[in-house]
Amino acid sequence: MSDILNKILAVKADEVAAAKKHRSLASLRSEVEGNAELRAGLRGFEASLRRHIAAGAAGVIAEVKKASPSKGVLRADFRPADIAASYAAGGAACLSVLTDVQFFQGAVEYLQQARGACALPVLRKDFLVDMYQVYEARAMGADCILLIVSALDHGLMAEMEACAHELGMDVLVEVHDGDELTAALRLKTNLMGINNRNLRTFETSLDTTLGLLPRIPSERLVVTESGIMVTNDVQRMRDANVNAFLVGEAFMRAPDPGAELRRLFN
Ligand SMILES: O=P(O)(O)OC[C@@H](O)[C@@H](O)c1c[nH]c2ccccc12
Repeated sequence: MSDILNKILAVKADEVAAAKKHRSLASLRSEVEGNAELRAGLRGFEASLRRHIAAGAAGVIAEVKKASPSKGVLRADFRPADIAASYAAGGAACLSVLTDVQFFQGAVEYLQQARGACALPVLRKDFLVDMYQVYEARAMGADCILLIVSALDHGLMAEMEACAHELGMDVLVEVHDGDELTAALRLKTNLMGINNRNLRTFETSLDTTLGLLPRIPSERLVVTESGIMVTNDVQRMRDANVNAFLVGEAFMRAPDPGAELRRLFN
């Protein structure tokens, strides 16, 4: 019970309870559902990934992440708008922005600053445990949400997916092992994230992606997540026909994140 994921999930439950006191679900929901401008501004997350891949490029989801619980601060000089503009210039298909404050030093404002600085679709990267956070994601401008199978029971996960889709967002479902993949394949989304990092132990191995790959039908789009550090990692994945990537640390540690993206994915 003392692993990091469980700690994070306990904090998330408290955060959601506090947010609901500040603003009711009904109020948040009516703001999101009644806002035609917000709806019209959706950027199409999966579509952008598929466009890049169809053109022969990698579909790179470039992450804006100041720190992580396993590595500490990754980037001291952290300016989300500049990072986002650099990623766009470097050929990213999409952005992922951490909004978790306590463990990743993220913020809702960072997502808004990053999204405002470019035309790329944006994933709200956080630990979603309640329907409330799906509406929150849309209210802050997210084009896609992350659903982590190990954090959710199936009924709630399916409801959150349906809600996101109704609001026009895409859903990236994240798995780390075979049982989680079985659950993820029962969802409708095409975006199948395989996290190479175990969120309980932080052990990271690209073999996680290669091991689960044969079980994923071809209409689903596999996103390999975490631990992509060098060109050989990219090559290993592309040789296995994995063309979508979620990368944070390698870019965050580089002086110019977008230039590093271009270098890594040439
Ligand atoms: O920094 P990396 O090793 O390139 O990893 C990026 C991303 O995959 C990682 O931040 C991540 C994957 N799934 C998550 C869930 C929550 C928080 C973070 C993550």
